[in-house]
Amino acid sequence: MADRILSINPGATSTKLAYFEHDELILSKELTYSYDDIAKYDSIMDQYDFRFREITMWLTEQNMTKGSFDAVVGRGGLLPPVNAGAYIVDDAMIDCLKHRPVLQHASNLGATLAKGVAQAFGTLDCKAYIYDPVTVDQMDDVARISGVADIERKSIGHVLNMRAVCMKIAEEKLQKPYEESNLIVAHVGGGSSASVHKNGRMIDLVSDDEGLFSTERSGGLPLKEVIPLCFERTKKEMTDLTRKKGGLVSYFGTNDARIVEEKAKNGDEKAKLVLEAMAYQIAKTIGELATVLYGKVDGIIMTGGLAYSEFITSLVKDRTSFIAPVFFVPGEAEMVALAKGARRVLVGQEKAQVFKEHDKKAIVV
Ligand SMILES: Nc1ncnc2c1ncn2[C@@H]1O[C@H](COP(=O)(O)OP(=O)(O)O)[C@@H](O)[C@H]1O
Ligand SMILES: CCCC(=O)OP(=O)(O)O
Repeated sequence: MADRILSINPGATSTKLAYFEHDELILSKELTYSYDDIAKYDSIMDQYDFRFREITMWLTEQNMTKGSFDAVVGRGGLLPPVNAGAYIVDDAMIDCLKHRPVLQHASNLGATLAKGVAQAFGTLDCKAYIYDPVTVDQMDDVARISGVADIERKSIGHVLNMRAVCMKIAEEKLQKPYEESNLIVAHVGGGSSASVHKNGRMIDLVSDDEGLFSTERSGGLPLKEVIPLCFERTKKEMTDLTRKKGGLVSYFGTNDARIVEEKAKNGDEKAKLVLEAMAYQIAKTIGELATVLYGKVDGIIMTGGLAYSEFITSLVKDRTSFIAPVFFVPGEAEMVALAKGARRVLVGQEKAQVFKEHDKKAIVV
């Protein structure tokens, strides 16, 4: 069975590549870009040629040629609400990501890059896929109600990693299928989101502007303070403030939690307080999501870069272990999750879906 798969994960300042044969990681690379490399492009999609060129150069250096891949899979971006699992990349999807993304985000390039690489380096049958995109929506209807009739809560978060780590912990630690497990997972890195998984469905999700803050995102903010600011600043300034200059960046001018932790260790009281607040907000969000499951929780998981931090993880555990066992999966399992998803399609365990743009109202930021 031919299953040579390339996973592509475009991030804000990097593109991660990983090449798998039969689920085994053979090669990986993180192509990193400077602020200046990226800053000259008006939109994420304008970065396509630059990123594609860099990917092509690296693949060529690795002796990859036309016919090297049986499938190429990218991190799925900000499409309107979609199902979990695999989607085949087609023109309708690319058109939507180019012209009508729900949000500007590097992951919007995943589908287009996967298609370009599949054409240049794939076999004749090689298809491009995305898997578990950022906007997978399995939310219960009750969770969609925001409190304002014109505003609907949306399922937008780190779905690829959250679903992958839930499956991993269910199988490896709880010894039961994901489809029979009740789990809460918080992803905290550059961005943050948290979700609740009931018997294999992600029935509620706290997005990166609703609850916990992260290294760069503000999380939820008091509206009484935010509304006046919106009249003093532009839409772009407000978006940057909450999405790029929020969280640790706002307090310390760095998105590197290790630097802040070092400050705290050296006696900086403000650094200690803000890190404590970060753990407090992660725990509070987990507590909130426990109510969705009426407290019947099999496991709590924290993942993302902040799950490497002893300081944060011990505080989160102290506040949440009364609910259920707490597990930490530092970093992310996205590259493997992408490849496994594409492989399931190649071996016929899963059928790739076709994206259909429907008339649900998208929030465009
Ligand atoms: N050992 C560690 N201790 C504390 N923080 C860490 C550690 N390793 C990584 N981090 C933090 O994780 C954050 C990056 O998280 P990550 O999930 O990789 O973000 P993203 O993928 O969104 O860029 C950075 O702030 C980094 O400082
Ligand atoms: C927009 C939700 C996905 C997300 O925040 O990803 P990053 O943390 O990688 O920016």
